[in-house]
Amino acid sequence: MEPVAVPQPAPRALVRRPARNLAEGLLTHIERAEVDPALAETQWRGYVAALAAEGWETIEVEPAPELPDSVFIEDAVIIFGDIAVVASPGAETRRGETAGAEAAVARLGIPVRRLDLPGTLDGGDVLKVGRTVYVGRSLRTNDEGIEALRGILAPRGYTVVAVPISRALHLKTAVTALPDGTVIGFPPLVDDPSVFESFLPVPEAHGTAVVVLDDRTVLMSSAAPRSAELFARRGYRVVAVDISEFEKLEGCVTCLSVRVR
Ligand SMILES: NC(=O)NCCC[C@H](N)C(=O)O
Repeated sequence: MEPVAVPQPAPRALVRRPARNLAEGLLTHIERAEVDPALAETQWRGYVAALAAEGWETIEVEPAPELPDSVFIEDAVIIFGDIAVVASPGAETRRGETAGAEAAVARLGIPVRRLDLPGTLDGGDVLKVGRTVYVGRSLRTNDEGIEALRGILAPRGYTVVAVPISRALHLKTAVTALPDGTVIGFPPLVDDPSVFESFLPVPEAHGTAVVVLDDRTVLMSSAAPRSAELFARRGYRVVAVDISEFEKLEGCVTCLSVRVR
């Protein structure tokens, strides 16, 4: 007898629509280039539509129209299976973003833990690979923040590994991971690739960030075609989106959503 396929609920992701003053977002490592707010809105819709087309249910966090970097929802909250950890943003101007993110995860019924000052930690510094959680020690994330996260995660069976980040804004600006756990990164942005169990260099700065949509599909920026080819040669299906206006603000594909997983 054929096994009966049990319908799985759609995977879910949080997103937050761009603020009115998006163009005033923080910049650390790159020069300011003019952001087109209308194009940014179109690109954000395209990003959300790409998630939906791949079977993801997207849940909007209440917009924060006055907080320019609020679209980068990944930095405000991180979900680890059955708990959500609300970040302690390392940039003063981003501290107002966490309340809405916390309310959104609470509405989903996910128990919330909070990180607090003097500890700082941005979600963009957190990369989960199986039960290993790499955390960038960066301009935004400090030792106290990393220790506090370790205190929450160690009893849950996660190993937290601190990673130095000095050449990029966040850990995930420099590296992310393919579905098989291979860490991918653009070498000029990576302080020490040897901390990762397996590391694959990619040829473009915008090719470092992938959002894993399922075991064989990744979402990435259309600004990194050679990296996309590399992933395709490894057997992955690549969904590419144009997020140029967010890249001008040091954002990437991962920053624009939080997967509930
Ligand atoms: N996770 C991320 O890499 N987020 C990008 C945040 C960009 C924003 N302009 C910032 O500087 O905080």
